[in-house]
Amino acid sequence: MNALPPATADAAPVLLHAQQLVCERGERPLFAALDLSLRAGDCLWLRGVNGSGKTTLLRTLAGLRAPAAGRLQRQAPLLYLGHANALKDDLTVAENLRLDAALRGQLVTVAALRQALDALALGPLRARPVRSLSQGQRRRTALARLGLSLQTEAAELWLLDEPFDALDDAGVQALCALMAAQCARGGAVLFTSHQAVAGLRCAEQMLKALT
Ligand SMILES: Nc1ncnc2c1ncn2[C@@H]1O[C@H](COP(=O)(O)OP(=O)(O)OP(=O)(O)O)[C@@H](O)[C@H]1O
Repeated sequence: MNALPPATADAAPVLLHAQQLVCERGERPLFAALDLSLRAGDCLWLRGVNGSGKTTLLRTLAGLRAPAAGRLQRQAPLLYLGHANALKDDLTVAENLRLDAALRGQLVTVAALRQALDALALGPLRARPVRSLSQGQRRRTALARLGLSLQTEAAELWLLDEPFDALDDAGVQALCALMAAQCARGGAVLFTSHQAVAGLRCAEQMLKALT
């Protein structure tokens, strides 16, 4: 009953498995008996009206909130990006990335850092303190962690809450490419977005990567 679904020859291994998950806010149930599996290579777009519980679900799956009931198993290292960018204002773009990697136990080479910065066109901003950046530039800095994650040995599980917020077209394109690369290397992505255009562009990129 509680076992992970099997990894068979034609099914990729399960990285996240939620069974009969119940989440509440106050006295109000947001969802009950939710079953969800993410396998290596999966990219899942979670949509819903304001207040429907997307953030609560992601925070629960990330282990930041305890579910009222149910069972949760993660079989891969986790990278969670919430609404807030969680950056240190007084550190530079590059220092923020180095600090984040260090906290996650990742050794970052100069080349790896450059690659992660370049993926989001952050090279010219690398020495700027985050406090001096625009909202979109801050979002890009937070998302540059994904580029570093792609260089870790074990593919990770990405839980991304409204990652397209504040991004321009080029930023959307860059993020879609990172997500496609993540799935191609055997990781998995679950993201929320109210932006239909960004979500569809992401789906298009995934299909391109498959063909
Ligand atoms: N601290 C809290 N205490 C009580 N209720 C809360 C709290 N935080 C959120 N809620 C309620 O829980 C519900 C789900 O909120 P959540 O942030 O998960 O929704 P969401 O789908 O991510 O919304 P949005 O699309 O607006 O970001 C909402 O009705 C919200 O008002």
